[in-house]
Amino acid sequence: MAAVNLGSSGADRQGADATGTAHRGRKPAPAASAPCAVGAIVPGATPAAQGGPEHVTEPVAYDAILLAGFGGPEGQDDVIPFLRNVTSGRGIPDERLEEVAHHYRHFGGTSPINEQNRQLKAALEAELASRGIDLPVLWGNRNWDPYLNDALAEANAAGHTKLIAIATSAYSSYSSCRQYREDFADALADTDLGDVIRIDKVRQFFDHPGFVAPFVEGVRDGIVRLVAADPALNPVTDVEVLFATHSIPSTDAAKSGPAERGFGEGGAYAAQHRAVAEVVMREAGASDVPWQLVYQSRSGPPSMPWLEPDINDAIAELPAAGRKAVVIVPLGFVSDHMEVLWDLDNEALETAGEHGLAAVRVPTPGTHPAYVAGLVDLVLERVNGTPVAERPAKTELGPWYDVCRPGCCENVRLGFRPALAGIAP
Ligand SMILES: CC1=C(CCC(=O)O)c2cc3nc(cc4[nH]c(cc5[nH]c(cc1n2)c(C)c5CCC(=O)O)c(CCC(=O)O)c4C)C(CCC(=O)O)=C3C
Ligand SMILES: [Fe+2]
Repeated sequence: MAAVNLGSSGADRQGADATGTAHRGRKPAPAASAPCAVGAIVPGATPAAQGGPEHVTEPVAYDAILLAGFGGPEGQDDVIPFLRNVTSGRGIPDERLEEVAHHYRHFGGTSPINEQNRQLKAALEAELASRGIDLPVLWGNRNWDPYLNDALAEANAAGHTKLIAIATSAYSSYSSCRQYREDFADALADTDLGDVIRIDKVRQFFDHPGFVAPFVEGVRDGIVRLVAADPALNPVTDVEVLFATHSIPSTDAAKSGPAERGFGEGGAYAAQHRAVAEVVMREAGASDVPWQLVYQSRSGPPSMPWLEPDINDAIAELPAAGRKAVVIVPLGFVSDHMEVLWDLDNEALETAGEHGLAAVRVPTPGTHPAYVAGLVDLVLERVNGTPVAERPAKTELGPWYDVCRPGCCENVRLGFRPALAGIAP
């Protein structure tokens, strides 16, 4: 998280897992020099993925939804083992992990993220039931209990063989897309279910109306709240909307979408955020209010370029531009988890105060009814094989791919791991 340098040297990465962690559900990444299985058939992948359509428009009789979360600790004793899982393969010593642990320790060692996913699971189940759709929701995390392995064991015990995954992550990048797909492949290998269970994944949903709607409400409401508190504020000259997302290494950003589409600075990752932010401002009736895309939660060595500007630096510059108030929009996040609570509600709001700015933080989608309904719609478009032209997308960039493109969201730092729901490799 913010300002914590967790970078490891290349030498660290060559060894498997220097922390010696006995983690479940994940395997250390192989060294970057591992042979790349170009064109290989990946067990458990959609048969169609091997040939390569961008969208799957044949109906598929999925028998369960796999809700794939990040996972988080739920007590002080979980914190370091959780952080070892997250940083597995990067050889980071426990003393350095303790720096990040500080954020979790502050909240009693518990991240709210698991409870938020329990609530999302319940909300999805209620939405499915209200539409008469008989699809169980299995929940598994990448980094904490219940792990993806547990969810697959549960699927197998119930006789489910065709899973459609929803990852709790809306945009394209290694951390928000491919890492989930690699962990699906790992979990099938770990559980020996690669020949039995197939896992497909819904498209990245950054521009799906269900994901966008809560932010539109939030921005509209945020400006109203600021003006209510200070009626002299003129939103067009005095307020700035900061759309905040997770910073990622610039090398990851450059690889976040198909290279041939030329997304410009920050790759598909930044382009998706910029496009959604524009839609949000327009739909909130705030197109004439100034806004910018900013980044948070950077880690890694200072020598490694990550996407900028940092939200705190951006806030510090606002008074000189004549701004008196700021609306902070966690556009890159689906729930109010630790990165939102600590890096925005704790740090960014404090920075705003230090610079004499009034500030509000907009909610994340969480279990907003539009978001929950949107996720069910994303599953149904795969169940029904909905034609691409009928799939909702609020930006020109989407509807994003059902089947990730070759090399999409590749990680050039941590080495190759096989991934599902994409064209190999
Ligand atoms: C793009 C992105 C998302 C959004 C998409 C998505 O939601 O998936 C996200 C979400 C999250 N990240 C989270 C936590 C952490 N992320 C870390 C590290 C990193 N994240 C990265 C990127 C992202 N992360 C990157 C590039 C790294 C460096 C590692 C590397 O080099 O690849 C570390 C290690 C310490 C550190 O490095 O700061 C922790 C503890 C939590 C859980 C919060 C909770 O517990 O409530 C959540 C939801
Ligand atoms: Fe992260």
